[in-house]
Amino acid sequence: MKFYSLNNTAPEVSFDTAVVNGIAPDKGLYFPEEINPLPISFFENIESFSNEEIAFKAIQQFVSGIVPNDVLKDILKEVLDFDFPVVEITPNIGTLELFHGPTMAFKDVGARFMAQCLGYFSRSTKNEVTVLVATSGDTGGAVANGFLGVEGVNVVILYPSGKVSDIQERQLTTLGKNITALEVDGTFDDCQAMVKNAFLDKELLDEMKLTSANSINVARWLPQLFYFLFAYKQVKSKGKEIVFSVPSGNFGNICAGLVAQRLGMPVKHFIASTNVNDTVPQFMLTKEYNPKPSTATISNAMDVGDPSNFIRIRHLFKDDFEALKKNLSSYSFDDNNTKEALKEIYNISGYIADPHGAVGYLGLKKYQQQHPETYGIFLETAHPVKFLDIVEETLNEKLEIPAQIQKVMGKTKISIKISNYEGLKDFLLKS
Ligand SMILES: Cc1ncc(COP(=O)(O)O)c(C=O)c1O
Ligand SMILES: N[C@@H](CCOP(=O)(O)O)C(=O)O
Repeated sequence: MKFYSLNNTAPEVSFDTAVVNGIAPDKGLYFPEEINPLPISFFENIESFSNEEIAFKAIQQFVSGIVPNDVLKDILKEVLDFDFPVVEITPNIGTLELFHGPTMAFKDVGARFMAQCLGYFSRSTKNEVTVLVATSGDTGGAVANGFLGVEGVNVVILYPSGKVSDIQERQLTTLGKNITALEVDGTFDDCQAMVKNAFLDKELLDEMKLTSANSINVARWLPQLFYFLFAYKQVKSKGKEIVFSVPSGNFGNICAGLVAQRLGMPVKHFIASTNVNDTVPQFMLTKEYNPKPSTATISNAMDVGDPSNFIRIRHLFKDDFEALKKNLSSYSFDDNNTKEALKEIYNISGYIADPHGAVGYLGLKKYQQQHPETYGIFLETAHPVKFLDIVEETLNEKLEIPAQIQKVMGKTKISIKISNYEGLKDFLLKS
């Protein structure tokens, strides 16, 4: 399959080139030329397939001609070696836990898939590549873990100083080897803008091959569609119309969910739940897209003022606002709402959510006030322990620290401080 640039002025490319480029030379995001629906029988019989089989059927068309089927199967086996359970909260609400991977956030699948693909491509080219990644908290840790020790790949992570949780910071600053963390005096949006600028900087591009491991990269973005299929498999037998509420920041995850819907998965509606960084909820009210500087919140991984993937969502609906509205609602909640939701979820079910999942729960409840007949799933995108202070203080409960997190607790942070794009460029040219 070919991928084209959403800015429409760059050549179409194959999957491997789209992955190695990260974004197109005209700064557009890559998009698949087709999304071919899977057979109806696949969805009717989805319970009979393993997660690896589901993922293979879903992603094969996008990588065909580039990643042979046997290699793809091996990659998926490695990537999907943990569970994705839907846990019941109330009779018409479940939560899809996406935090059972090595860094305990939903980024692990995409990061590992992309790392494996790059590893496979570099076996034949032997070229070194520098992976740039901007993180508001979780992508950095997942990419660091997924790419650690991958030959021929150097990873440079940009994160906003003082705006990620202690555990998130340890996950992305303590691994060493081929991973470097740059601590940016700014917001996540500043980090993301620097990464995008680097792709246009001829001086840099003459010196090195750069790619991105954010969800702008198709190999990071597309595998996220698996989650929605895994959830569908588990709740289909309830016989109700299904809605997903997705805690959203850069909007890659929800966009992948919408691709799963295009593949034919029966879903009534998607809810993009955000914190006070409400660029998309405002767009859904006003039809005006006005990005703004991000505000720090307790659901920090969603502190994004200019979500990269919203353009892909608009493109999926051919920029038809009414068609988009039929499939997507978007609501914003503040930190007080989020803390109240953490308590409410705990009181009704004993379940300890994280602040991002709590925002997802709020969006779902708001939607279900008008649609009580639906079965709603909110995504638990990270383990609550990653936001230890907030969750323990809000619920007055002590959390157990899982083994994955204990591993980084005693390690020393190593980061390089930078304050602007020149700092990034200097670092890249000298390293
Ligand atoms: C825990 C958590 N929840 C939600 C999000 C938002 O996901 P997306 O950027 O795909 O909208 C992120 C970061 O991306 C995250 O780390
Ligand atoms: N919330 C993310 C922000 C970047 O999102 P991505 O999916 O585009 O990598 C984070 O945790 O870093």
